[in-house]
Amino acid sequence: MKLSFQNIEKKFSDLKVIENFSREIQDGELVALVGPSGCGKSTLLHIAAGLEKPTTGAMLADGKPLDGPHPERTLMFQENALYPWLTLAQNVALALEFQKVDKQDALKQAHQWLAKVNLQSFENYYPHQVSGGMRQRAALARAFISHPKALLLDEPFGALDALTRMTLQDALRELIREASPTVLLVTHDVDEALFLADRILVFSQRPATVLKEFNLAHHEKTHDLSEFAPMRREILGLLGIHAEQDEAAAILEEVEA
Ligand SMILES: Nc1ncnc2c1ncn2[C@@H]1O[C@H](COP(=O)(O)OP(=O)(O)OP(=O)(O)O)[C@@H](O)[C@H]1O
Repeated sequence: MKLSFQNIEKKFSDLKVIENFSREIQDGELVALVGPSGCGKSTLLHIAAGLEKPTTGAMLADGKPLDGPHPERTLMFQENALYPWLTLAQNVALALEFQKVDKQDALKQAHQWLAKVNLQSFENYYPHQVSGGMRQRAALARAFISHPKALLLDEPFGALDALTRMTLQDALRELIREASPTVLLVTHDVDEALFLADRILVFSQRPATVLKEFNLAHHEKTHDLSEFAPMRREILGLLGIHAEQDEAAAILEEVEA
């Protein structure tokens, strides 16, 4: 699905959050949005989801103006949004039941999707009985089960430790390879953006405008991102973080872990 943001401006009362944003996200492309906290990244996702309307400009999916939310554009949040009173399988199946798929059939498919994210044999566990990483795996299965044409991911792994985050990024990449949805990924983690994205848009402070765009399509990437070190440094610089500070923070994180 092609997503088109056309001259989008968004205001909440007097607060201007997005300023004249125009971009086309091509079918099957993964574009990461990074920028300072509160600049308006989530608002852009909400506009693409059809949850918010732009104040001016237009949001199109495959050339048609959006008419509210639709299951073909699925939003996934950082906080695991699983229902605590349902098992992992029931949570995943629910996405299909909302679309009127028969309950037994939905459960059968949920088991298959949980296996794809390495949660076979945890189908009947409740969310509180599994780790945060496993809950996000289940949330990924739930996001993919209805074969969305566009996935709108808002800091999906933001609450996880660095190692778990990397295994989830691998799982997400596998699912994307298989299903090829168009993906918009909001993340604070520059390495996550470098690892997953075909394109990275770096935003300014609010109102969000694009400071710079980085193209990474056609790179075969591993978690060893050393070849992207100059790009990483430039992105961090645009975000006002100097590499030395970032390294010091990483060392502190390791010491504290
Ligand atoms: N529905 C709303 N009503 C009023 N103000 C809102 C609404 N949604 C967002 N805002 C405001 O718009 C600004 C941008 O919020 P947004 O969540 O898009 O930022 P963000 O870049 O995603 O931030 P973060 O990285 O911290 O999640 C914030 O000041 C927020 O308070």
